[in-house]
Amino acid sequence: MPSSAPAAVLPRLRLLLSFLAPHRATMLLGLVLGLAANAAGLATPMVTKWVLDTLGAGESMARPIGALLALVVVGAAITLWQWRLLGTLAERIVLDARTAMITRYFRARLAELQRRPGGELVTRVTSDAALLHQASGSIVGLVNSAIALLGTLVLMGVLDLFLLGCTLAAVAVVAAIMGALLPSIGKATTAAQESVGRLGGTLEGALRAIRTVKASRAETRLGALVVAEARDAAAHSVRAARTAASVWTIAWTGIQLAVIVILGIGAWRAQRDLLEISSLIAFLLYTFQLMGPISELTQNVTALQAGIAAAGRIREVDAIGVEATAPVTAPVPAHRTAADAGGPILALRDVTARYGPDAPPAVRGVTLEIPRRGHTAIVGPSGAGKTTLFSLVLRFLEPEHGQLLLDGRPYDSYTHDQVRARLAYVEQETPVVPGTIRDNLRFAHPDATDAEIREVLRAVRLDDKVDSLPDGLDTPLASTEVSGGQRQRIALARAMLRTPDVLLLDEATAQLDGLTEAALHECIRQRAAAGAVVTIAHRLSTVLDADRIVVLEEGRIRARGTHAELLAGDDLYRRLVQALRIAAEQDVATAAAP
Ligand SMILES: Nc1ncnc2c1ncn2[C@@H]1O[C@H](COP(=O)(O)OP(=O)(O)OP(=O)(O)O)[C@@H](O)[C@H]1O
Repeated sequence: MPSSAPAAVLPRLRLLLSFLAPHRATMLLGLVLGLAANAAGLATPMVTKWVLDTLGAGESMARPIGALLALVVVGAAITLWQWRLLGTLAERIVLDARTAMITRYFRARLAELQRRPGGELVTRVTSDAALLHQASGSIVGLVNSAIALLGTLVLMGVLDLFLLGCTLAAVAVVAAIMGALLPSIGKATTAAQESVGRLGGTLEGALRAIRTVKASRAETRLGALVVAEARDAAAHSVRAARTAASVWTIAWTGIQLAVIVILGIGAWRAQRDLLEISSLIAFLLYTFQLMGPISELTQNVTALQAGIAAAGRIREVDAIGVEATAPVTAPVPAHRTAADAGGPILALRDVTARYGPDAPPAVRGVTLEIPRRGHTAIVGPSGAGKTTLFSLVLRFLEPEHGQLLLDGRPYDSYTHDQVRARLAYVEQETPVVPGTIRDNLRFAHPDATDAEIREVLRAVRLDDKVDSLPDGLDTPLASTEVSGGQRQRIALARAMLRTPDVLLLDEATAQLDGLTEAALHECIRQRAAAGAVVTIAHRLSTVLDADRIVVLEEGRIRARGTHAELLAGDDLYRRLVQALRIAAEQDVATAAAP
């Protein structure tokens, strides 16, 4: 937990100021308006005294009353302007922070993003950013209220120095108590925000796995875990609220006691003609007014502390590494050259990669060429490195050693975007993206026409299903409404919508319905005739379909060849095929069961 020692406050305050700096001109205007409103407020008791004095002297009260009314109107107009200005500014600051975080999340390197719980990243954008709202106004408020406090005290001094001395003593006591209590509010607020972040992380993970949670009858257990984080946040917030209540009570009571003392001393001085009654009344009005700047100071310091903690959490997002947007070496021309066209579309040269500096290599010394046409299947036991190979090709992971080449040119000479533009990827657990069926299909190619969409829907045999929906392609798609097989067919259709150079297909391990399996094979065959298809194969039919098969084991390529060659020459492959065959037979038996 960040310390709230005064030494640590300054750099963290600077962190908060970094969000406000781009808007310093607006903040300055807000400050000037606040000062003008303060001046109007400060003048009111003095004009009240003027009214009382004219009353005593038997003069007309029209001018002082007119001045009082003018002060009220001008003060109100200025305050309205300031509130609107600072309110708009606060929302802009929140929006800026949110935009920066969202942009960073989407540009982040996959591994770095996946290392953090999704829900926690979400709370930084939602609740932490919202705390900047009050904090942005609090700096202006702090300066304003400090000046109002000073101005009030100066005018009190003009009226009666002796009474001012009494007031200062009361203010000093109140300030000392507040100074002792306020840091603990900051500490509690920071801790509460951290708990809310953890709550978001756990809750998001739990909701994502809700089927397993329910099937494991773990609702109560997991619910209690999430509620524990909520309780933790509440406990810290309650501590902050209780301390704030004490601060308020002390400030209020202190001022009220001061009023009584001042009333007593003032009356005693007035009796001895040391003070005019009108001055005593004006002084008392100022004493009541003191509550305004003092409570504003308290509120602003509290908001500032919450804002400082939030700014720290938001700035942590800057530490998430992003993918490079420019090629490491000289960029390549947009279109491949004739000389490039002959070789393999993809090549891996002695590639070794790992997920962390201390993790063992997930792939080791892999050298592999993917021809421009045909189907390459990758098989291997669980944990062999098949997904890692795809991650390298998709540039989710950078090799620690070795090189990947696209069209004979190193990956380093392309941007991430250029590489991915040449690939299509169907995930194993193909997720539905937010939006309608059309949005889902056009996800990789936003400019695809309806005619193209219809064609791929027909190819994956989803055309009848979509036609039967009242809103057709415009039907919003929630992941719960489509079966696993339908989801995979939507993903296939998305991949088939345009012709990428390489289709990467991580086949579902779950049993596929006949329709999906047929669509899958048709898609692979169709694409393999025109371009390269690489599958992580989990079914026998896919392996049998492949032109060449690569056997991975413990991150290394153990064997490669055709099905017949590998059956004859590789023991692990024989065992894998045997397992797939058993799985395939089970599928048939399940399908045949009544
Ligand atoms: N994000 C990650 N962070 C750390 N280690 C990982 C990560 N992903 C995979 N690994 C490790 O890398 C190795 C290769 O994993 P990979 O997912 O590539 O295997 P796979 O062949 O696709 O397995 P499966 O068939 O079970 O999906 C494994 O030892 C795995 O534990």
